[in-house]
Amino acid sequence: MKPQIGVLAVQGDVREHARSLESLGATTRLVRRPEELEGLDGIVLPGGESTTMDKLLRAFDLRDPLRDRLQAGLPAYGSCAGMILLADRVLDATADQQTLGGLDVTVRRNAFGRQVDSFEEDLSMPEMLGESDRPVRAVFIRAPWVEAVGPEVRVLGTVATGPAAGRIVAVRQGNLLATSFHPEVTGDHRIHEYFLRMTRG
Ligand SMILES: NC(=O)CC[C@H](N)C(=O)O
Repeated sequence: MKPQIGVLAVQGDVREHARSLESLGATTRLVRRPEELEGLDGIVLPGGESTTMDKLLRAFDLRDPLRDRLQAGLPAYGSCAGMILLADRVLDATADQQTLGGLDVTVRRNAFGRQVDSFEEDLSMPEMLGESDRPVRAVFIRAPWVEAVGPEVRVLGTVATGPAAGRIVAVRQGNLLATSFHPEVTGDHRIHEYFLRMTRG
């Protein structure tokens, strides 16, 4: 059976994720209401603006049901703002900003600084993609990085060069996967493919 994957659709680059998942054979459902969480095999939390997404999650009464599903083990992949939503701790958050949590990491919002609002870099991610695979072209757009990880978190990607060298930009803990970057904009579906494998257990 085709996996049924939700894409949180309150704000952000929803369509690109849905397209990527569908190109890999998944069925997608845009999620705006609590009922739409029923029967999903996994959910993608897209990039966008984490403060806005947090407000809308609460306004749509979706925050608590989604958090409950994540705690019950629903596999989730958060990209950029989605990574922030999954993080237990956020630096440079707005005063009333909340997250769904579950991922035992501290992320810093807009971490790469104003001069480099957006940039791209090749990341090799051997643990995720295999030793011999070509690197992932990672697109960062006002991206967070992961500043600290708990003992259960596996680091899957770090920046290789430049002032941010060594910064953590991809992590996994159990059923939760998060990247600082946006694989949905490059036409490279390997991160989504990895997530679909996670949803199959
Ligand atoms: N591309 C993105 O998702 C940017 C994230 C945004 N800077 C935030 O804090 O939510």
